Amino acid sequence: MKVRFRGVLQREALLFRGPAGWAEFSPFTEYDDGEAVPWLRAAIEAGWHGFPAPLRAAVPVNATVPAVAPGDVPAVLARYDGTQTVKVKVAERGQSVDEDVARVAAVRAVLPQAALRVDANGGWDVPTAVDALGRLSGYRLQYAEQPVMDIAGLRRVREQLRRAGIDVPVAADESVRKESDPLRVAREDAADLIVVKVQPLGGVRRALRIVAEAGLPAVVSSALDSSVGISAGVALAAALPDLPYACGLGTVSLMAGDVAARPLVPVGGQLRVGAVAADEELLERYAAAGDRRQWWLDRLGRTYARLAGET
Ligand SMILES: O=C(O)CCC(=O)C1=CC=C[C@@H](O)[C@@H]1C(=O)O
Ligand SMILES: [Mg+2]
Repeated sequence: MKVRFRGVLQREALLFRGPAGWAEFSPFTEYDDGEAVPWLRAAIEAGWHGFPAPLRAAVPVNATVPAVAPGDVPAVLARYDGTQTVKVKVAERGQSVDEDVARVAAVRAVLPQAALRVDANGGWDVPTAVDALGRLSGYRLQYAEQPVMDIAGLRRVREQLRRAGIDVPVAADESVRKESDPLRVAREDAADLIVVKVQPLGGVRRALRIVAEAGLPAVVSSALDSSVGISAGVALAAALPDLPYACGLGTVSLMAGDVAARPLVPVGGQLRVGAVAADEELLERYAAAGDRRQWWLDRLGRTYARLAGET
């Protein structure tokens, strides 16, 4: 990574080449085998079944600004070509709401017309979320992603914002991808929209079904994948009947290296739809050391055994 994101500076992934194309299996290293199962389903879909037919040839994406100091915001934004939507990370552990406000203000100063959204990754409690979003709403927010961690809390934040006349829609991310029932948030009327990610939801087809059943607008986002995994996110965005929001799929721009000769970074604020192949030379350059390679192969074997037991 060029900047710390989710607390990490290094991203590891296992790549396969299947009969239908390249596939990525990259559950975060702290996830247990059970949580990795849908990520493996997604890789099997990509490598062995391919994706549903696209409805569009390119998809709009947002720039992503990690929890950096306001002075570093222009340099992060400079990595994105033609950005009209920006997602700003807030509520980082050890930081204050003042720091969030300063970061969002810095983005607004560079891009007065852009659509701005924030992502708290569940880092606030309900009163802090309502207070912070009240202050941030002055910068015109498109929505706030996962302001608090649990579904009941999301519902309360939504109600309290409405009662206070603060016009910031609430999006659910962790409450979709980390819940055993991804539809609960929609059933409980706890969010205005949902964030969907291909790997944690078990593949493009499964994510399409979840969006259809939730009956809420959806934002497609990345799991900090390499260009191979991002191409699956693009396939989902390309196959959704409605795509009302720019996708959080511009994260290869945060990486210092990638496995594709033509990395899937946005051009003119858009990503092209289509297959991505890993490049032999880049695979060699970024190959994991022997013990990490074995760790991933062991993890793959255990996760596959879990998956086979479930089906
Ligand atoms: O949505 C984006 O703009 C980028 C992707 C992104 O923010 C994330 C990718 C991977 C893991 C998550 O913690 C994080 C998110 O919370 O959405
Ligand atoms: Mg999120």
